[in-house]
Amino acid sequence: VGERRPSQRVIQAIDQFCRQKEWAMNVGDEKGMHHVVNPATVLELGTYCGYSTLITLEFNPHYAQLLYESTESERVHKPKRCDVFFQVQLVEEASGDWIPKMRTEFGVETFDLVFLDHWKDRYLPDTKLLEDCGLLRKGSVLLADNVIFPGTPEYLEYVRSSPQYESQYFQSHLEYTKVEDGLEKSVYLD
Ligand SMILES: O=C(NCCCOCn1ccc2cnccc21)c1cc(-c2ccc(F)cc2)cc(O)c1O
Ligand SMILES: [Mg+2]
Repeated sequence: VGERRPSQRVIQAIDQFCRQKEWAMNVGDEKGMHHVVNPATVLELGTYCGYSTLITLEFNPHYAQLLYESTESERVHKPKRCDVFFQVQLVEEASGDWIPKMRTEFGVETFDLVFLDHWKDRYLPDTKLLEDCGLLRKGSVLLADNVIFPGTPEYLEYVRSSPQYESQYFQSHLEYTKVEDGLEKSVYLD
């Protein structure tokens, strides 16, 4: 139905390669992010190859370079320690160091959506950091990959037991496999 946009064709090619040739830790074509309302300001923690990228943190320079090369947008300018594209702002730093600087460095008030897909033991401390820095508002959505495999037990316990969140699990499979995994969608109630 209709001609696929270039970015959709790239995603399709990545999925086909990862199914047929070599597995890779993209969120994948089954889990996807289609459950989430259409956000305006998005923070992604864990870029990898830029499969699901909007505004994203990646501290591995190799993966960051992959995104520079694969992003269709022109590089608008190169402020200190980050690159700004038309749609993508990429920060090559660790989440714990940069979340407290999001407001001053990017003028972000609050995030509509945070996609957590980085070190699994950073999901909880970074969520608490986002709260403490006032970067979440009533209705902000946290979407966490890999809550079953590799697993993020402390994070799951927190968002499912905290009165500050309304959480929902979307069962799926680990990308390109039959192993159970899924996305946890948690709405911040403030
Ligand atoms: O490990 C995974 N992702 C994270 C990468 C590093 O992220 C580091 N990183 C990226 C920004 C960033 C910012 N601050 C700190 C660390 C930061 C990851 C792993 C698996 C997986 C599946 C099967 C296995 F047998 C073993 C592992 C699947 C996934 O979907 C994943 O997402
Ligand atoms: Mg993942």
